[in-house]
Amino acid sequence: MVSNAVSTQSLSKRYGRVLALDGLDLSVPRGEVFGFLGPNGAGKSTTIRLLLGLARPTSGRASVFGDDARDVALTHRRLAYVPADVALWSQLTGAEILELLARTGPGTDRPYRDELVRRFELDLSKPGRAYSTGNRQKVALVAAFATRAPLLVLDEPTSGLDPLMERAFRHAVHEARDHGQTVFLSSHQLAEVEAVCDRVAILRAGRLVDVAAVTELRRLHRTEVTVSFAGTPPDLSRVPAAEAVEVTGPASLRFTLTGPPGPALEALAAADVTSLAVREPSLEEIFLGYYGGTPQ
Ligand SMILES: Nc1ncnc2c1ncn2[C@@H]1O[C@H](COP(=O)(O)OP(=O)(O)OP(=O)(O)O)[C@@H](O)[C@H]1O
Repeated sequence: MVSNAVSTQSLSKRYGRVLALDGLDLSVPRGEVFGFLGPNGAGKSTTIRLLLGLARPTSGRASVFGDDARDVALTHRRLAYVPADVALWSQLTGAEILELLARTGPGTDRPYRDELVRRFELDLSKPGRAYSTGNRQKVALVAAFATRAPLLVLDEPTSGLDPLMERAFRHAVHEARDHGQTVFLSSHQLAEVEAVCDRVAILRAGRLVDVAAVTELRRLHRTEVTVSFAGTPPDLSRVPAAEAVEVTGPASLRFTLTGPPGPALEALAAADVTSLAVREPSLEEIFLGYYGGTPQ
């Protein structure tokens, strides 16, 4: 059995003079919830189009469960896809659309679909044209999750959802993982990636910047430490891992810590520390560190 749900080898895609994707090497093992992050134009949608066989690589290869992504008749038996902009048949009602998708996709688990319709508070009696952006997205998500397909490819799936529905989405992703499904999730929503993903790839200008577990990404980055003390301030001058030491009050200071905390803790232990707060950076701060701008 092939162990990777998704893999790419030196995958590149050129549109005229634009190199949208430049030698991407990725492996997503079965059962993983994999986040795909990057600013606008980084190449996320291009990667997804190549995985779905909607575009052909300029060079390199993309595979789904070991099969070439270009062999769509084969690969689409085992995947379900939610595009960033969901288009629905305007004359059909939500119920008819779900039925149509169930008959043309890789199969559907009807009781689970009914459960998802309830959780996503979807009114199935409306015609497709009457659905808002968020509701169209919900129809597509319900249809995709209900397939129980081994691979779910979700392109910015919650951009139109309100916070309550984001919770329903996270719940469904956790269930998919418990079910052994693989989820490939492109997102701009860092909190969402942080909440559901095992690993994250960060893409910039068509190139992979980093792939790491969410916890590992944090560890590689700075931790912010805030200390309150009585009497003499702790001496951090001989602790190279403690940087940007900043006095924040008559009896408090703050610094950032990289690497193992041992030497900093020793320095703190030598002082009369009255309180200590350690804050890990959010994925958003890490993301900003990579891009030096606003996450999009
Ligand atoms: N059909 C196309 N023709 C020409 N250029 C394209 C085409 N599709 C994508 N590109 C270019 O390829 C690059 C990557 O685009 P892509 O849509 O993959 O980025 P993205 O990471 O999905 O961005 P976003 O977050 O905005 O959706 C961009 O420079 C884009 O302009």
